[in-house]
Amino acid sequence: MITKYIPEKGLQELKKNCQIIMPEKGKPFSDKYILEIAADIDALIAVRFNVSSEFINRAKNLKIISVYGVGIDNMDIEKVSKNNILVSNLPEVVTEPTAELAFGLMLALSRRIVEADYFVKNENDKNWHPFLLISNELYDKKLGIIGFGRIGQAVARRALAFGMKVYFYDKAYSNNDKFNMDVNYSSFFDILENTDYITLHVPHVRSTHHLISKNEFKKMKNSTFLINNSRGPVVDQQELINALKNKEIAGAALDVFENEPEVPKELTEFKNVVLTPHLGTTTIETKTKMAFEASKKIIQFINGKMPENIVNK
Ligand SMILES: NC(=O)C1=CN([C@@H]2O[C@H](COP(=O)(O)OP(=O)(O)OC[C@H]3O[C@@H](n4cnc5c(N)ncnc54)[C@H](O)[C@@H]3O)[C@@H](O)[C@H]2O)C=CC1
Ligand SMILES: O=C(O)C(=O)COP(=O)(O)O
Repeated sequence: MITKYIPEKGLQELKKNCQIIMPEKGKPFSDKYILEIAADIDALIAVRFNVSSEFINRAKNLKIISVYGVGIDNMDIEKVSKNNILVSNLPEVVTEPTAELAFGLMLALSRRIVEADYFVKNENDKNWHPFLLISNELYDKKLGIIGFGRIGQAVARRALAFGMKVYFYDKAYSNNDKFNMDVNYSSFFDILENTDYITLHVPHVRSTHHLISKNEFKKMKNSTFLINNSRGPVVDQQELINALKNKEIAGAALDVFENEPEVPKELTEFKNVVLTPHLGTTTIETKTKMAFEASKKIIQFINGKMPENIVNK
């Protein structure tokens, strides 16, 4: 079963190997229906799907979950593993589009592109003056990257091309680690206190839940912009709203939220906040590649091979 409609172009090989249950475009399966047929499923492509305990209890024939993305925070991996279900993800294909969107969000925020678009389309008085929609440059500014894995490093490459100074913090690295680009290892607190833009690229796990909360906002400069396209709960959303209200930071750009797809109304009312609805990988190129790659793991499994990118070997 494929829990949501994904590009069929990427499913051609899979179709030759098994019977596919996938909703039609624009007609999603209900959660109730997915639970009803759980017992009949041998393999699952989990597309933004909450793999609940109830689902796992019912899915007695399920052998592999191929996650249509890199994040595996939508399941209890221990429970899934105890049921002898393999889980694979897509670490490579999502990297560049997600970094691209993070960078786009940072640019939109700093140069006020969304406000400027609104201005041109809606304001009657379009008289220009030197301070009209005055904004901030990325050039020569300090970017702090928290989580320097695949996506964090892809953001760094873009930032260096824009003339930014890049600082990163990642619990897996120290000062001694060398990278093939001009980046500086920093402590978490140095990044909070000294950078102009902070972008988050950690997974959502216990240690990153509300990584950015009240104390962290207090440490940031009031000219700092925050970008998050990792996972919503990495930022304490209510404390972000408070920090924006108290002008403790200059603005935020978010692709992810604490209770997706819900977004608190307050967050939508700030001019210095840019919001997108979890679109990191939503390009036609990547969504098609993701369909192909997610299918590949299942085909490998059917052919008796250990699929690539298993996260619970
Ligand atoms: N908005 C979107 O559409 C998308 C969001 N994502 C999110 O981005 C996340 C990152 O993806 P990748 O870069 O591929 O993962 P990755 O595993 O390559 O990098 C994550 C890095 O975070 C570091 N890290 C983990 N816990 C930490 C902590 N407590 N403090 C500091 N560093 C910590 C790890 O050491 C690792 O280097 C995914 O887990 C997913 O949640 C991924 C793709 C699309
Ligand atoms: O790869 C991830 O973790 C993502 O968030 C992107 O996946 P999706 O947009 O849910 O298909």
